[in-house]
Amino acid sequence: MANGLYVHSEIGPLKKVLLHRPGEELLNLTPDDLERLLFDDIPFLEVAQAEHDRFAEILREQGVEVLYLEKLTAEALDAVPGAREEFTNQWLDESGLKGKAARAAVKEYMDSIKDTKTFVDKTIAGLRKEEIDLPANSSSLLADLVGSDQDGETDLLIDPMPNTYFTRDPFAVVGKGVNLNRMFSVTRNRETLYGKFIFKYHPDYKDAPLWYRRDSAYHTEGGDVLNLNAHTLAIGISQRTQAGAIDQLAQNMFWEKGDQCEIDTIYAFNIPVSRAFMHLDTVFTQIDVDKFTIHPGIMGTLQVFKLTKGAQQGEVKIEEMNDTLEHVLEKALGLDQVKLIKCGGGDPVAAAREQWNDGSNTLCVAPGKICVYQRNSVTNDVLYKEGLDLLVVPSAELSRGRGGPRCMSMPFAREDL
Ligand SMILES: NC(=[NH2+])NCCC[C@H](N)C(=O)O
Repeated sequence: MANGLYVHSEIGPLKKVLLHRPGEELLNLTPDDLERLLFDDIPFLEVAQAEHDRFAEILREQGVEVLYLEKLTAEALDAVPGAREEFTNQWLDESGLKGKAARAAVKEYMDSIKDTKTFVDKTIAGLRKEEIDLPANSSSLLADLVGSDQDGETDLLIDPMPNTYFTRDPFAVVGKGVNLNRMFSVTRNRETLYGKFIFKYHPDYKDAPLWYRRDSAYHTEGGDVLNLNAHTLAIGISQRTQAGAIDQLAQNMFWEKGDQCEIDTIYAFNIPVSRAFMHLDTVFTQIDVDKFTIHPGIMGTLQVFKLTKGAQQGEVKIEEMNDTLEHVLEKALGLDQVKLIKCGGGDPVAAAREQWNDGSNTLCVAPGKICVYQRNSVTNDVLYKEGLDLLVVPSAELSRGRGGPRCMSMPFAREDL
């Protein structure tokens, strides 16, 4: 575990996990910006933080070491001279700020924050116009004179990153390396900067090989990546992950970085493009050696492609295997039978309601032991009767961002099974 990363499954006993405690970014969310920022409602921050603290505490009670994205980023930026300056410049490049004068004023403001963790929190929180003394109209640039109001009236100079507590998506640990993603939306793509700097400069993680890079041509997100075993991945072709990203990933994993990467087989699941199905992990998650929770909408024949390493240098073999989810998972895991447990039991109304609040998005801390959202009582009852050990996370406010316990966590280390 040279670089501290080690993930070969979805269910091996969880040892180390990365979270982000929701912060002031949620106080910069306004109704007008919700859709653009991929959020569905305005959470009550204090309660969201209390729920999140309970989530972290539940994990610690299970012996899991809890890491925080904001803390690791601050440590990475403090570890190497010039790293914070490099980060600030790139954050400004990607901030959507218009005009040189505004950029200089924001840079000065950000540089004046002494404590690096406070600085990192601020980069996530976003910036209101009232916080910065913008120079009076002395500039000779039209962009400075018009500012960002050309995109419509807004009180924000720089958007917040409200989805940062979904640490699952900007990057994904696979084996001993990382897919550093290029994300689907401009707004969330800014979240991948934190991973970039952690895996470049953090003393414990800087040697991690990257299986994917944030400057790649296609977008992909961690919610679409499931580690089935040490050499097999499942990836969704979804709203968030393009087929081209999976081609690129296969090239990198099988060939470019083949000497470091253990993955030799990728199953690509083509799932419908919709918000309820946004990532593969909103459709199914593994909860035990042979059990998965699923969205009932995914039953029936699915289009699935199996990618394996070919014989010639650079060759990737692709086999189309249209079959049911059950059969594909049995083949991929080498099991006679897997059990799919439907969100909402057999009740279509409960299924739709609880799926919306991530009823099939669970975080497995050991085989058969899973974190679930408290509010999904119908699904939780079914899981309980199936013999699962449930760790129940309060979820009135956290669920408003459309992500569950799996979305809110990025495992850094799991024990082998
Ligand atoms: N892995 C996941 N399912 N993540 C859910 C992310 C939700 C977030 N609001 C988004 O739209 O991006």
